[in-house]
Amino acid sequence: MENPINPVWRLPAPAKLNLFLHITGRREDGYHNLQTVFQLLDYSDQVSLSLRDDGVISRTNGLSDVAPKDDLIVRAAQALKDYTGTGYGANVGVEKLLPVGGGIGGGSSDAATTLLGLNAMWQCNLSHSELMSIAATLGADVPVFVNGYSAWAEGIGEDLTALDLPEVWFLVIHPGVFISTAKLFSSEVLTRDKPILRIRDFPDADSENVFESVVRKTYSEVDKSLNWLSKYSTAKMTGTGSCLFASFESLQEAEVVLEKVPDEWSAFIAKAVNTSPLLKALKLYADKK
Ligand SMILES: C[C@@](CO)(OP(=O)(O)O)[C@H](O)COP(=O)(O)OP(=O)(O)OC[C@H]1O[C@@H](n2ccc(N)nc2=O)[C@H](O)[C@@H]1O
Ligand SMILES: Nc1ncnc2c1ncn2[C@@H]1O[C@H](COP(=O)(O)OP(=O)(O)O)[C@@H](O)[C@H]1O
Repeated sequence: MENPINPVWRLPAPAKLNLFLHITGRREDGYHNLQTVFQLLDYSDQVSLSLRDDGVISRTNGLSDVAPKDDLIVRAAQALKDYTGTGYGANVGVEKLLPVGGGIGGGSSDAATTLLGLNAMWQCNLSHSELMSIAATLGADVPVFVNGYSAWAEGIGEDLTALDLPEVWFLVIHPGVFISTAKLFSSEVLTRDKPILRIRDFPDADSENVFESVVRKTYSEVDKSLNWLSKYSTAKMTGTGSCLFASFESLQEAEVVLEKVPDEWSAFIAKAVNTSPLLKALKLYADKK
C-alpha cells in the first residue's frame, strides 16, 4: 500500500531518436562535436522515487546486469546530492521498457528524470542552467532530456535549440544487438568532417547518420533489419544503433507494418512529441505538493 505521507513519485523517462547525426570534428578531450536533431517520443521507462531522511541513496529495482553504483539513476541522484549537499536521501528505481544500448537514450533519460524528480522532491530549487551542467557530467545525451524539448543539437549534444517537429508516428525496431557508444566513436572509418549545416537547412539538407554505414558492416542483423524496414518506408538508424526507425502519418499505417515485423526482432510504435512527457508529469506532482 502507498504511504500517503511519503508517496512514491512515478515519472516517465522518454526515448529519443536522432533524425540525423553528423560529426563535424573531434575535440582535444577526445569527444566529438555533433550536429543532430533529437526527436522525443511518447514511449518511456518509468522511474520511481521516494524520500529518505537518512541521506542514503538506495536502488530498489533496475537492470540486473548493471551494478547499483553504476546505474545512471543512482549516479544522477548522487551527483545532485554532491552538488547541493542535501541531507536527504532517496529510494530510486526504474522499470525498463527501452532497450539497452539501442541508441534511444534510455539510460540518459533515466538519469535526467531522476535529476529533475529529486530536484523537486528534495526542494533543491536548482536553476535550469545548474541542472543542465550536472546533466552534461552524466553523459552527452542527458541535457536534451533535462531540457525537455525535441531539439536541434550541437556541441557534444548540450547546445540545444527547441524545434517544432511534425507529430508523426514512428515504428522502432530493435534487432536484438547491443552496441557500445564509446567503441563506435573510436572507429577508424567514421566520417568526422561533415560540413556544418544551418538549422534552417533541416530537413531538406543532405543529412545522414554517419554511424549507420559503419554499423551495417559490423552488425549483419542491423543491416538485415534496415533492408527489411526500407521496403515500407524510409528507414534510418538512431544514435550509434542498434535501433532503427521509420515514420508514418497515422497510427494505423504504422500498425500495419508492426504486424509484419519478423519475430526475431522486437518493435514498438511511438508518437513523436515536441515536449517531454516528463515535464507534464513533474508539473502534476509539483501542483499536488
Ligand atoms: C551517439 C549519441 C547521439 O545522441 O547517442 P547514443 O547512440 O549513445 O544513444 C550520443 O552522442 C551519445 O551520448 P551518451 O550515450 O550520453 O554518451 P556518453 O556516455 O557521454 O559518452 C560515451 C562515449 O562516447 C564518446 N562520445 C560521446 C559523445 C560525443 N559527442 N563524442 C564522443 O566521442 C566518448 O568516447 C564517450 O566516452
Ligand atoms: N538505467 C540505465 N538504463 C540503461 N542503461 C544503463 C542504465 N544505467 C547504466 N546503464 C549503462 O548505459 C549503457 C547504455 O545505455 P543506453 O542509454 O541504454 O544506450 P544508448 O546510449 O545506446 O542509448 C549500458 O552500457 C548500460 O550498462
